[in-house]
Amino acid sequence: MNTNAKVCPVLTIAGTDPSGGAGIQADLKTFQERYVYGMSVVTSVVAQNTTGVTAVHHLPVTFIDQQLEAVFSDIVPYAIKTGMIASKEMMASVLRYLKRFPELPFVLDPVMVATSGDVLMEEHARDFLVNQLLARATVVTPNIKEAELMLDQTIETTTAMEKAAERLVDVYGAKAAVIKGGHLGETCIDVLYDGKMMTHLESERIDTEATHGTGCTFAAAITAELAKGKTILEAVQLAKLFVTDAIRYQLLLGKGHGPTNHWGYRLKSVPLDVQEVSFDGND
Ligand SMILES: Nc1ncnc2c1ncn2[C@@H]1O[C@H](COP(=O)(O)OP(=O)(O)O)[C@@H](O)[C@H]1O
Ligand SMILES: Cc1ncc(COP(=O)(O)O)c(N)n1
Repeated sequence: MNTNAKVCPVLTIAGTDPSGGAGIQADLKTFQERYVYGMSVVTSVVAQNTTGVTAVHHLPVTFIDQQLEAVFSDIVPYAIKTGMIASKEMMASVLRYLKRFPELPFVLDPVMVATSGDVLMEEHARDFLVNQLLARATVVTPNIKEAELMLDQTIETTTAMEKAAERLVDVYGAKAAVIKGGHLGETCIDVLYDGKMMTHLESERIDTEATHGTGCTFAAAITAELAKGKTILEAVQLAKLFVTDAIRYQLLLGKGHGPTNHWGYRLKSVPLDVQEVSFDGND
């Protein structure tokens, strides 16, 4: 038996969620499910759960730098994802590493507001993200609200999503942009633009309140697939299937917006009665 399997190391740089549904915790669970080796640099420690955020502790930029150095001096990741980065100073520190490794695929999830409505990024950081980080992004993954804030425009239709994706690529320099339609329309259509081609990724809208961490899970799955060498289109398609199953096989945990189920896709092959038994314990 070969015990020396080659594995892709992948890094997330983000905030935490002690209740396990979003942020670093969602990213690491996703990496594990996508068979890559997960590493994490924490930017902010967040006291939050499915009902919302109660406190945030931002780590000093020098300490974020030290964590980045600890990772990069030992295990250089094959792809990087960023989630919650609250301030301009933190972003500048991350950008220094992204510039040192210009070939690494970089998935920029521009986390600004949690599903609960809590603000996770200082306003002055938004300009830095748009004018500095975007140009280095392999894929940027805003939801509609985040795209509206980044581009200072309203987005109410799929056509407007397409125009916004084009601006993020053609004007601000991202290699590709996916605008997530989780909060718009009867079906969930995400719009991907890679500078040449516009692709719609459509899934049924699952009737659920359990959407805490959907964005983190989606972006982490894209990162894992890019690390394995998939094209942007393939990575986004696989991530869309993965997150749809994570939402479909919800876990019924918590008093607010419940978490997604990172092993949901595995339950597809499990008979429904067995799935119901495994869900019973959560009531
Ligand atoms: N109720 C839902 N049913 C099916 N897919 C959903 C649902 N809500 C969100 N999604 C999908 O989950 C992914 C994350 O989208 P979204 O929830 O908009 O991100 P965010 O967490 O950043 O707000 C997208 O692929 C979106 O289409
Ligand atoms: C640390 C952290 N990062 C990101 C999110 C957004 O998650 P979502 O919008 O998918 O609920 C969050 N709630 N916490």
